[in-house]
Amino acid sequence: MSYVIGIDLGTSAVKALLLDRHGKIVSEASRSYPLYHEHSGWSEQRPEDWVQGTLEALNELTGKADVPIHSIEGISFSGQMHGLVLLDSEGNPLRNAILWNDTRTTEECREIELALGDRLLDITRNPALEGFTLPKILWVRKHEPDIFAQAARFLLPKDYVRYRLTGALHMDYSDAAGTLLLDVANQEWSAEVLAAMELSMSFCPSLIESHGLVGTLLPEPAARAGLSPATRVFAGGADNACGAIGAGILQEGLTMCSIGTSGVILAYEQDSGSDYGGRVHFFNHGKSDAFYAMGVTLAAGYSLSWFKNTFAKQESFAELLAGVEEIAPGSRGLLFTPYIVGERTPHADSVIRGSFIGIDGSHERVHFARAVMEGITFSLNESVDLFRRAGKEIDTIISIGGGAQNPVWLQMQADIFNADVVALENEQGPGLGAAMLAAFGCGWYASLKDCADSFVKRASVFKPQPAAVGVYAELFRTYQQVYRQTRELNEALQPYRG
Ligand SMILES: Nc1ncnc2c1ncn2[C@@H]1O[C@H](COP(=O)(O)OP(=O)(O)O)[C@@H](O)[C@H]1O
Ligand SMILES: O=C(CO)[C@@H](O)[C@H](O)COP(=O)(O)O
Repeated sequence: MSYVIGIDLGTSAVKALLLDRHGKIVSEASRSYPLYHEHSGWSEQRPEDWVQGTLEALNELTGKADVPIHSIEGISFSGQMHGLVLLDSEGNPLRNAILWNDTRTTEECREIELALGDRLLDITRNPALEGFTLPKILWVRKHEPDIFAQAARFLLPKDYVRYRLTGALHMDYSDAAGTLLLDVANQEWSAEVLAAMELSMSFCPSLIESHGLVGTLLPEPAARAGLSPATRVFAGGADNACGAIGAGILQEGLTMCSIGTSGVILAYEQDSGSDYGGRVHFFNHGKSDAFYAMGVTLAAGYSLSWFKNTFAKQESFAELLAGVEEIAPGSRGLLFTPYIVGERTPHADSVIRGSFIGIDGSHERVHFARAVMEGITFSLNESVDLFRRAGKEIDTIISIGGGAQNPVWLQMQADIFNADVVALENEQGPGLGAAMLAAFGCGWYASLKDCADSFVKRASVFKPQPAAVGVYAELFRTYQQVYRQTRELNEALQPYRG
């Protein structure tokens, strides 16, 4: 039997999956790492933590699996998007990585808009948002000129890990699309955007397809990972592109919901023709010559993790959420908005913060826990609503990510989205998608679609329950008012955030 490995470099942890030729998961391992929030709105990680975490997870994975190392033919990556890793001319990181959920760059976004006007959306298909990579590059240039003077090239998180494992510098189209430097339709670095921002082409790594071969493993990381140095390494993709591959979102009409640290509603696009006017992100898929549109909730799983870490640190998610299924939809009048690090879709806003509205003396912790789950799902429903208003038919949604581990949340998604929600046998869509890119790259299948037919395994379907759908449809309208009604209050509170 032969095997492939998919590595998902998430925000909370790196997760590694070993799959056999039939798409059966043989072994899993993960390592978590910290997030650093030095100031309100800042979010950083240490690139070295990713590398060490990946090597440790791989070592555990291969140790547990007990398969001949030469039978592991390929490895590929899925990675948290947009994070800036700045390298010096020797390939060493110059500072911590600035992550996708860091919102310090509002001023730089305005500068980009001023310099490029409508051309930005024409070329990159996306507006200037704090989370994207280009504003982070401009922030370092302005605020840390000594560091920027040493910067020879930039990478995204999984590209850095892959570089350390192989010595080869690359970026795939699906992740490059999230930098705001790519001409998305033509799949090339935009000379026009680079010139307007006074950045040189040599600052950007060479581009490659997600299933493209970048090389083999260097001897030292191979030994530490328990792998053969002959293992072939394929580029991989942005976590949402890989999540889409791992959920089988490979043709028009299919939609995905992912609740990881962020939350995402993603719809497949066969060509670059759709025009959402920048209201949702529009990126290259990990499948060649295909695209996807998506809305993003900045703090989806992160809101639940924040709630757990703040009020029930010692408990597991299962303990924290015990009993939520007994609480009726609406959490007895308690409403949560998950804007705890700002928001992206539909309100691109780094100032807004979260709220609990309607706290009553009868509320217990379990009502708060359910309200957090509902608020996150309402936020994702704003993206579902946006797609429906743009004419997309959404009747079935494949659900992945850590949040998909909880059946009550899956039923809640079906009731709030008013769509069938499909759970997969394993919720780790991005890792599975990365493994599929390796399987396709190794030539096991003629197409990613063929690979999906044997790797993507549906487990159960959650149908919308009419009574709950009705309650949630009413509550959703109230939820939508909270943003407008708390915007000004949050502006007044901003100076006290530190
Ligand atoms: N048992 C569970 N029930 C509900 N949600 C969970 C559970 N386990 C994890 N989560 C949620 O999943 C999130 C992590 O999802 P994951 O897909 O691993 O994220 P990432 O890829 O960003 O590291 C956590 O922040 C948490 O909110
Ligand atoms: O910023 C985005 C997408 O634009 C996020 O979706 C990141 O890609 C992080 O993903 P997770 O760690 O939540 O999977």
